[in-house]
Amino acid sequence: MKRVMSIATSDSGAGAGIQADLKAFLRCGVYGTTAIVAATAQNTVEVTDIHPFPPEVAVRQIETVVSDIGADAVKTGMLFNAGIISAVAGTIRRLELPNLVVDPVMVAESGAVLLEPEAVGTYREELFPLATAITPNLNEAFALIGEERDESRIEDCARALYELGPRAVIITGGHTESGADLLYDGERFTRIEGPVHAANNTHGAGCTHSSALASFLARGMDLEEAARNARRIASEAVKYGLGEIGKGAGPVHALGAILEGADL
Ligand SMILES: Nc1ncnc2c1ncn2[C@@H]1O[C@H](COP(=O)(O)OP(=O)(O)OP(=O)(O)O)[C@@H](O)[C@H]1O
Ligand SMILES: Cc1ncc(CO)c(N)n1
Repeated sequence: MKRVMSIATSDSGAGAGIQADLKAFLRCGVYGTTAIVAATAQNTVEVTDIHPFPPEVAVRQIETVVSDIGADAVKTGMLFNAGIISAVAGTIRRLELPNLVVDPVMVAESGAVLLEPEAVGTYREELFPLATAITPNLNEAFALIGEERDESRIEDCARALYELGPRAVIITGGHTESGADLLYDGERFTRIEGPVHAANNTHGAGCTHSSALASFLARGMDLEEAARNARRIASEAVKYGLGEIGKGAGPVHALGAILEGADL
């Protein structure tokens, strides 16, 4: 079984973050491990607290897991501040971890700020150059290049992000008109189309997508095939989203399709 590590933050409501990543790993047939860099007090409505751990806490978890279990791919999610991003980037580089997917989480579905604004430069300078793919949503993509969101300029935005050094950019489509993800590998643009479901219960869609992408890279797919399957898994998780859980945007349900019809 392939091994995929999530370096990210706990969502106490378990719709997004580390908890969503583990569910996605299970759905994608890989063994998931975790390095928890911060804890949020969060539900489907709001984030009431964020407690970042000292950067060494992330480093020790990564080292300890990799020295025994290893990793065929890594995804990063919410890293919150410059010190954590820098320590994580240094450790990934030192341990030469393969197939890095960077999901530059900045804002929660509920509107809470999940990245200190001054940490954007650390993402751009230290983590993006190591990435096989970065997976911002449309808002994050423009924020990362310091521009106003303008969907008609999405290709220029992807090009500008590519110039920062990742091997590919995938701007996810949950907040676009078409619902398509856009993949740019430095040579061509590929629109990753698929079904668009009623968008009520999407808490954790981005986390599910980036975890699935890392899983499929670990399983040996090329980037385009992995991106197509990651969109399929995320969209399926939105389709089965759990509106009855919490009063806000319901958590996605990555295992919904395969549990349908299960007798216990
Ligand atoms: N309503 C939907 N129907 C189908 N697929 C969707 C829908 N919303 C999002 N997705 C898919 O889920 C993935 C994540 O997309 P999105 O752009 O919503 O990320 P995000 O904003 O980072 O997510 P999050 O809600 O976790 O912050 C993408 O592959 C996207 O195409
Ligand atoms: C911990 C965490 N990571 C990511 C997101 C983005 O959805 C969130 N809301 N919370």
